[in-house]
Amino acid sequence: MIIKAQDISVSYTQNAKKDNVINIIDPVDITIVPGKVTVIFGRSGSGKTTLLSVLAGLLKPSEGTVLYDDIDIYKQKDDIFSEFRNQNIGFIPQGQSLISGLTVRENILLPARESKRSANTSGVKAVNANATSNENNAGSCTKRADNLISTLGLLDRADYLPSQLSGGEIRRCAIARALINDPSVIFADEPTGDLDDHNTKIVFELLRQKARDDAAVVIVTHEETAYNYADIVYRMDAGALALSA
Ligand SMILES: Nc1ncnc2c1ncn2[C@@H]1O[C@H](COP(=O)(O)OP(=O)(O)OP(=O)(O)O)[C@@H](O)[C@H]1O
Repeated sequence: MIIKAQDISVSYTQNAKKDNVINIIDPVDITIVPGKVTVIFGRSGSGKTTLLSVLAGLLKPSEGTVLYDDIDIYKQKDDIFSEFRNQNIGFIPQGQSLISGLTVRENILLPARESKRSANTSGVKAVNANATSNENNAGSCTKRADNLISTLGLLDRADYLPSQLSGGEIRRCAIARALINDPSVIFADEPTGDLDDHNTKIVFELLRQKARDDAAVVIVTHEETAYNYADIVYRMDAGALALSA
């Protein structure tokens, strides 16, 4: 699946009179392709999370379009797009996003359980060859969960609640949860923010492997070692995006 964002901009009004408009993202064009790791570097506050949210269908841009293949995601009905997102997009958010009453394993399996079995509920979904109901049967989900738990070093934490985890363990659990449905598109917002060097390497290698398996992977990060895993590098500065050498 190819993602094309065209002329997207995001701005907010800061007071009731709506005369104080703050531009967060300048008009930006970006194309995300399968099989590649795209890394976006940028300082804090430069607009990386905002851009990622727009690309992932979580934040409607003020202007511009986001196409998944030929489909404008912001013209899809909410319920249809959210089912598509659950099956096809893995989003690793910044910060704590786990459900407090569920164990590590239960959190990881949640998107798989929520995923509906029908492969044809949405017109958007039909464009994605990866979205087949068979792939999401209970057996393959359990196997994927086991693999992710093992790869991400969570074997002895699988039955813990989020309150019993370190920041790095919470982060690795969120990464496993984002990957449980074997998404064809992965957005990672500072995925190694809470991790030591050893786990940073594991996570970047896992995301690199997902691109080898033909996923489109987008990482926003401050972590300079991400260069080693990138095919395409952008820099974001005060809302402006530029390709980096
Ligand atoms: N809802 C909002 N209303 C007004 N300003 C906002 C809103 N959301 C984000 N911003 C502003 O947009 C700017 C960019 O935020 P964003 O989270 O995209 O930055 P970032 O590059 O991801 O930063 P960091 O690396 O610290 O996560 C920030 O200055 C932030 O204050």
